Amino acid sequence: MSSHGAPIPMTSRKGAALRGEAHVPGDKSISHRSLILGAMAVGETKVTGLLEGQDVLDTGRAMEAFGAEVVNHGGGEWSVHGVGVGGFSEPENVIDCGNSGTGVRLIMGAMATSDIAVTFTGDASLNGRPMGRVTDPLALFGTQSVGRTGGRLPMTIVGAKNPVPVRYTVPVPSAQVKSAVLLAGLNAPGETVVIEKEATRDHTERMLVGFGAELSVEDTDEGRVITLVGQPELKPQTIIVPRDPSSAAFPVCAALLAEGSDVLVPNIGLNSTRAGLFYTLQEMGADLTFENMREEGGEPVADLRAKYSPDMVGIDVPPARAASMIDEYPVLSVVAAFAKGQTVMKGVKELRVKESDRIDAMAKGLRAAGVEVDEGPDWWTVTGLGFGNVEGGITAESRLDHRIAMSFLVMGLATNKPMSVDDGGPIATSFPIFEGLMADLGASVTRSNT
Ligand SMILES: O=C(O)C1=C[C@@H](OP(=O)(O)O)[C@@H](O)[C@H](O)C1
Ligand SMILES: C=C(OP(=O)(O)O)C(=O)O
Repeated sequence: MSSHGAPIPMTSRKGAALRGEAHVPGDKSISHRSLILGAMAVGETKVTGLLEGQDVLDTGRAMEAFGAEVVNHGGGEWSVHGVGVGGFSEPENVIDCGNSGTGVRLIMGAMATSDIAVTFTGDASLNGRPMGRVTDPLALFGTQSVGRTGGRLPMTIVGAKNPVPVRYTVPVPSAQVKSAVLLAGLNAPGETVVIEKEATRDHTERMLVGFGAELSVEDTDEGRVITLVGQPELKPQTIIVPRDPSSAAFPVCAALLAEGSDVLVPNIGLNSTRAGLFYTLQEMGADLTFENMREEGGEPVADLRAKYSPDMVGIDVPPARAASMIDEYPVLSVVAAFAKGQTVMKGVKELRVKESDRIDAMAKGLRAAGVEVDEGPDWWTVTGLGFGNVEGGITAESRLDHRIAMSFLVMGLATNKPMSVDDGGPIATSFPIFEGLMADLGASVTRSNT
């Protein structure tokens, strides 16, 4: 089932070479944070290039329920009139975060140190995902929570009346958990310290500094130690959201796989905490180049040029790189199916608790399409068959997971027989223009009944 309405079966097939420019939408992680931090600042934050995907729209609606004013001015221009740290009012109704783990976990953190009680829910996918990873550290601030068995949504969070600052080492590599603790620390007096053993995406840290918070980061033997001074007055910002490398992954991989392709994907952020896929593809022998490398808003940015790459080989993906490409493993597994030899992906147990169990979802579809996949709790391998040798011709389950749906649709551009997914609806959570963008490049990705 689609998260919003009837399922949308979709099919892709081999056809013309992909050509042209792919202007992918704004970064999902930065878009959520723009709205949440905008709501916690005093005054008006302006956002250009916001991702208008369902996940982010749900976060915007939630911020309104807490008392912020969120206005869509059209053309990707948004503004948020914030209520200040500690200024959230209690929503009158349940907060529905739809399909979004980032949305619900960051918002739980943002409200956890205010004297309000909030009930959160989501779709069937989100309601199956673990929330204990966030409510455990929030309890240290004095926050209470009651959810379903196993720490699942729906869940009510009772914010701490007299929060105390915390020192917390994040037990799993998760930017969502790190961010929830930092956002909770905003309304606790004194210093909140978060330690991560493996670096994860650092947008919250960068943006908190941009909004005027006192935050420092130190690399130590313990890991990355982030120290935040609580109860700042956050100052409204003007934010230009860079284009999302996780969305860029789909047209990039499509171009590598579809014969004769040459696609430019402009203005993609290459922050080292996000760019792991592109380096991995280069190591596999992809004809992928970074053009016009520059700095924008303190971040490295480049135009990615991807060309058909029929001679890619399987590699061992360094586990240390996992956090910087965690959302890209599904589409990497598709590329691996066409490479020669085995691709080994280790240290990736987080893939099992995303919108779906992504190892299981990809393994089932790839095997049905004729590709050998082996797996364990935190690793999987794909044995590539080489170009022209991947059969396809199946309908894969999307499992309410946008990245699974898009990965199988990219795969169908190079399999011998078309590939279908039972529901392309979830694609709208992160990449609402996917279908049109792929069509503009010349790819045959269509709704199955059209
Ligand atoms: O903080 C974020 O914006 C995100 C963090 C990652 O999740 P985890 O923190 O669960 O690894 C990632 O998968 C998600 O798409 C976005
Ligand atoms: C894991 C993802 O998102 P979230 O955790 O926000 O649902 C994703 O976009 O791939």
